[in-house]
Amino acid sequence: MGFHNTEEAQLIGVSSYNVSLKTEAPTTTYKPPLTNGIVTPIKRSSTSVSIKKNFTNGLSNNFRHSLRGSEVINTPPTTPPSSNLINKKNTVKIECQVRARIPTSTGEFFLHLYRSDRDNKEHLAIVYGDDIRSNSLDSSKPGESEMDRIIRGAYKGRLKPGQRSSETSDADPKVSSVQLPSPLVRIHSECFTGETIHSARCDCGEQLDEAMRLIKLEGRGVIIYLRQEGRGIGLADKLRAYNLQDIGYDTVKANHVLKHPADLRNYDIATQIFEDLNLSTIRLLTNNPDKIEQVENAGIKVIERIPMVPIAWQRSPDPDRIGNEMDQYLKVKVEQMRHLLNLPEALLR
Ligand SMILES: Nc1nc2c(ncn2[C@@H]2O[C@H](COP(=O)(O)OP(=O)(O)OP(=O)(O)O)[C@@H](O)[C@H]2O)c(=O)[nH]1
Repeated sequence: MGFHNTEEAQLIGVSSYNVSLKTEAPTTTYKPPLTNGIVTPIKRSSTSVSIKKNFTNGLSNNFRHSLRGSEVINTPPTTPPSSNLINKKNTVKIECQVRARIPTSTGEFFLHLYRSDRDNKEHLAIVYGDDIRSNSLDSSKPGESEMDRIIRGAYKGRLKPGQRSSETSDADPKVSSVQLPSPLVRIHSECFTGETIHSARCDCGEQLDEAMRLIKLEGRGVIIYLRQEGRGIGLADKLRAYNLQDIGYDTVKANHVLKHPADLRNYDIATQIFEDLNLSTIRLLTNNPDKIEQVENAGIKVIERIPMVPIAWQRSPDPDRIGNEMDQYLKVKVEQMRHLLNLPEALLR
């Protein structure tokens, strides 16, 4: 088996590492680094409002999961992205390289593929609504033909067989790249297990589907899909973490045993994509206060948080289900990662 290094191999080897199911925490001198995810420095402008003060948990309204359960954050909408809000010095550079129409069982979305100068990954924006346009995609490239623009998706409206111009006849002339109302947005991190093979260890697959459904319902919005598998630790270590979870560690401690912080993610690429899409104020579908803080620190205003309540918790939770792996995973997020969800009664016991 390919361990990253001998230290890690030793760490996982039960013989060389004091793993005991009786003790809650692993008996190790290792101290996890400060996480991006849990300790984010907060620099707030005078219009920002404290998350603690304003965010309540998502289930206060009888387990209902709808846009009505959202929390409006009292920051006035601002004008389009003001570049001076964003520290350009260390800013990751992103570019939308290609876009295409994707009909799905939920509705028709436009998938935008982004590259950054920070990694080799293909980050995505799943866009619903004609008026959300990418500046980097739409800008003309030296020497390109109309066919080049069509092939990379820099057209308006919808392509038709035989089309040769990037200005289609059904493009909405009212579409403007400025002063868009705040759209419904989700920033989602890759989860192969939850989204592709529908793992019931986490709620990731369900959240992605639900975000698409809510955005379609509203008629407009974006899901930023970041390639930060396993909260940034990658799929291999996430699978190692699952083995550790099977022998008694929770999702946070399993990361620590593998010498990772609980959450390694940051949202710089997402905030740059928002800027590229001319979105300076958003309504964010999340339970994770760290996402809100990081996005706001980058100059994007989160004017509303819409909770993502697990579907099984929207009804009165079935007591037989408690103890279920997904519920336990969510409980740890609430208790240790500040997630903004009210635990159902049965999970409090
Ligand atoms: N390390 C680790 N990562 C996990 C585990 N379960 C799920 N994940 C990853 O957690 C991430 C979930 O990300 P998001 O869907 O953005 O969710 P979130 O941070 O909980 O925030 P919201 O869903 O917005 O409230 C994905 O990258 C998953 O692959 C686990 O047990 N360990």
